[in-house]
Amino acid sequence: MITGAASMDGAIIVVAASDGQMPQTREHLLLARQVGIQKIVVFVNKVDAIEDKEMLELVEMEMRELLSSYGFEGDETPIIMGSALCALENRQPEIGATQIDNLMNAVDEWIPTPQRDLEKPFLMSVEDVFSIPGRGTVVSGRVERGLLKKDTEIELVGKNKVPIKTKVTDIETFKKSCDESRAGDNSGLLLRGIKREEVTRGMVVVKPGTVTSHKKFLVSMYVLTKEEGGRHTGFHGNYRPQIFIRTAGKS
Ligand SMILES: Nc1nc2c(ncn2[C@@H]2O[C@H](COP(=O)(O)OP(=O)(O)OP(=O)(O)O)[C@@H](O)[C@H]2O)c(=O)[nH]1
Repeated sequence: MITGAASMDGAIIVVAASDGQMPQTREHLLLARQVGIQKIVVFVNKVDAIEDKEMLELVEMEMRELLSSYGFEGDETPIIMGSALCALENRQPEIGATQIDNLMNAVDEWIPTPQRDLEKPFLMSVEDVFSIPGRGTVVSGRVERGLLKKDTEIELVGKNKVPIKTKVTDIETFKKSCDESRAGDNSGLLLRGIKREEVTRGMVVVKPGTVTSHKKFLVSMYVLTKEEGGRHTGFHGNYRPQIFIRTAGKS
């Protein structure tokens, strides 16, 4: 869940009506807090498998308490009860399709539309790299900040010491070719004269001269406890942690 988390505006947390909260529910709430998510919507799934209404009330009550204990607005948070399976199989719409619609309405109402940072220099962390026959290499990802126009020079930073310079010759957002890509968009950028192998997930596409790569940096670390789904044992010498930075993952 951490991948790309730098650009998460809200979250839906799913718990099964049959199980209620699990250790990973706590872990995810903690992680959500850590990456700065303010608002969460809860979906209680598998309601079709529950006979006892009191069970649902219990799950709801426990979720509200848990949300509050992690600093979310437990009492106000929308909790939607439904069944993904019924929605998928087109039956019992009152707990199926209707509840999925209600879930999305709750997301629209409860999670505020974020202010996008359009003034800052463009930055998009590469999630995927494709090779499109006859066209070239496309990188896709979510734009973290700024605005990029078609036919603009950019740099790819992160793999080598020296950034790769190129030009974005086409922009596609939501399957449509556009003249620009802006903060919050999920875009594909066609890069001129770049081979697929030159780009890897985790690199960033930036306005030239605004970002440099570094080998050393200072971090503050929060280690999850065993109860939060973290390590059961201590750290030993030569421990090689896996680190995620935006879309980059390194061990
Ligand atoms: N009865 C019922 N079963 C469901 C519903 N939604 C999912 N399931 C079943 O639950 C099982 C797990 O579903 P997945 O989609 O793998 O859920 P998941 O969250 O990826 O599972 P984990 O990652 O293993 O926790 C599957 O057998 C689904 O058919 C539901 O609404 N009702």
